[in-house]
Amino acid sequence: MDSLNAFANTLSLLGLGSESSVDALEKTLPGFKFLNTFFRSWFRVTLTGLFTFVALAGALSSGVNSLRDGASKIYWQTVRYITATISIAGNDRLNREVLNWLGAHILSKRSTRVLTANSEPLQSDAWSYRRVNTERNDYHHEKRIPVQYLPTFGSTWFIYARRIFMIKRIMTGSTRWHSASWGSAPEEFRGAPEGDEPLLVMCLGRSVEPIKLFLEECRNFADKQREAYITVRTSKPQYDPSWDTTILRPLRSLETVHFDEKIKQELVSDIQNYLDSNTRKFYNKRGIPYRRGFLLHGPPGTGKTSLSLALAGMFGLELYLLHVPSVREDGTLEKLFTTLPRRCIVLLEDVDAIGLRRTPAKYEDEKDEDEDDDDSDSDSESRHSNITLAGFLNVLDGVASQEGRIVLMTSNHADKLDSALVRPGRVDRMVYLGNISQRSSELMFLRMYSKDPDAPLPAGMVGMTEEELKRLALEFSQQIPQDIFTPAQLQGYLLNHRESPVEALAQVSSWVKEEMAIMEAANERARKAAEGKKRRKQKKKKKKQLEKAAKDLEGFDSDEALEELKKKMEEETEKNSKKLREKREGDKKRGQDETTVENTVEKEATEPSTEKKSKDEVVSNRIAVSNASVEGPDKEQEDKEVQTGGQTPAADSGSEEKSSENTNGIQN
Ligand SMILES: Nc1ncnc2c1ncn2[C@@H]1O[C@H](COP(=O)(O)OP(=O)(O)OP(=O)(O)O)[C@@H](O)[C@H]1O
Repeated sequence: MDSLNAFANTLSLLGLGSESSVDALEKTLPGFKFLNTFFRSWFRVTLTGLFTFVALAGALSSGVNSLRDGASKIYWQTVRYITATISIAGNDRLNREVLNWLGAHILSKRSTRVLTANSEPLQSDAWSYRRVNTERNDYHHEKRIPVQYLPTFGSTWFIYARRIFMIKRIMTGSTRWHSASWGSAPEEFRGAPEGDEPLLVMCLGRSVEPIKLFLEECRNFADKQREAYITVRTSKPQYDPSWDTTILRPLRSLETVHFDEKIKQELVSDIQNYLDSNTRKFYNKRGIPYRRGFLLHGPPGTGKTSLSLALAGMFGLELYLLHVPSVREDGTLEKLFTTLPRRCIVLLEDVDAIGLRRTPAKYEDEKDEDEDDDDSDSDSESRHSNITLAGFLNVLDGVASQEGRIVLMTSNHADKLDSALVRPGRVDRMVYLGNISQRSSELMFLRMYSKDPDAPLPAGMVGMTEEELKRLALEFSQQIPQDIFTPAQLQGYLLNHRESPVEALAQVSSWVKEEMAIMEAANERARKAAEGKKRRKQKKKKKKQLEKAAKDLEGFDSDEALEELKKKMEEETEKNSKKLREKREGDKKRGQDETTVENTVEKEATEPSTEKKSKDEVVSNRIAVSNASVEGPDKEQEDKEVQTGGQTPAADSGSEEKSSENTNGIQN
């Protein structure tokens, strides 16, 4: 208070708190003099002095702020003048490459005391509200992934190519939000970077060229590191359509994938030819879209995925892997495709498993019963997939689809694929990977026991010469029946005997017998299951028709009702015929023979439209059908079949006959 008074007195001396100034203020603000006297007697401070003090303090503070702003502006102008800067977005691959370079070249050699440590990101998609790019390195087989040290927030200084560089990792978005509670602590102590923070690369000097050279060096370093790997990028499209997971897989050579050598060579030279720089020009000049598609098909475990990985490694391309049934809708697929780089391999796995529809399932009034049947063996993912054939074809070669990449599709049932999907331009070459031949068995045996300079020799191979191993391989292959086992099966057997080729040879004949017996039993089970499924399907179909007939008969008391019923039946028939025609056209294109089932269905579908029956005939047929369904002996029989899984072939055929009779009855 005293200091305030002293300050007021000083001001009085300057004339700011004098009587004359109080009088002047009283004129403009009536009552001011009274308040001034009141403050002076009670608080020993005049109002004029107080106002003047507040005004001066405000002016002083804004002066300091302006000074600080001015100094900051001068600082940044100077920085701008004497440095060159390039910024790199958080989600750019270069960002990670620069950090890796820093980690390997600067931070490992210097005693930096504030760092970020990275090992494996743990991620729970269930609660994670935002997705962070993840990387997985399959090359490290140790239990614990080595820790990688990277710069944290703030600046890192270093000298590169005789120039001073500074890299600043900037805190943004969520990290800034997370670290808000740390108040005024320096950035590097507030939290760890999550990997999506932007970088500023600055260099002392007035040209950005040194920075460009530095960035090129970072890229080269990353390429070198990746040489031993295949980079596989994947996505979890149900959460966020982006290629956010990177997996580094050890390089796999093409020799380790065994299938017909001639087909292998043709495939390799096809891709080689396609990637040649002259080929692009050739395509462009002739107005041909520069794309190439391959369908790798065959039973499970015959090497479709392995071949794709080997090709990616061989041609030094990144592999973008998408399990098609896990994609929910066309939009997601489209988003993923638009973010693909120009040169890469896209691996679309299990393209048959979703039974690509011409329209999304949710818009279909009712599902075709045949489709129903097919869907039953697909997994739960495929039931959630709603992508359409049009959407799928569009990403493959629509107007918006990018040129330059290689699309590899895999399928276990190529015969299920729509002809539009496998037409040239979308699938330019189909490669069949089948069961293992004797020659491939021999090569697989040799590969399994080839000497590894980095590992100790297995006990069962000590002293074994190359010739001896070759002889064992030949003998082994002669015991493997041609094209019966999948390569995966044989690989499994050899892995169980990886310590001793002699043992593998000694036990192979009994293994072959056992496996054949297992396979036969499995085939028998599958055959029975298929029969049971067929019967269930027929029963379901019959039940539906009966229900429909009963419903129609409910209001069947006038000529108009009869007419309406006839019209309905004709519409139904027309619908069936149309479906059938489309199916036949598709099959014809694939050069397949029509099946007997289709012929029967066609007959059923077309007959009613050609025959015009009288009212009495229709009514009597329908009543006969209703009675048969309620009282017929086959009803009981069929229920039994369903319960027992249809293991009575004699009874089966009887019931099938009856059911077809009834079906005809309805349709007539
Ligand atoms: N032709 C082959 N040559 C060498 N190894 C093979 C071959 N086929 C399969 N394998 C081995 O079998 C395993 C499964 O192979 P892969 O996943 O490539 O088969 P796939 O045909 O893609 O199977 P799916 O159709 O079930 O996806 C792998 O470990 C692979 O090494």
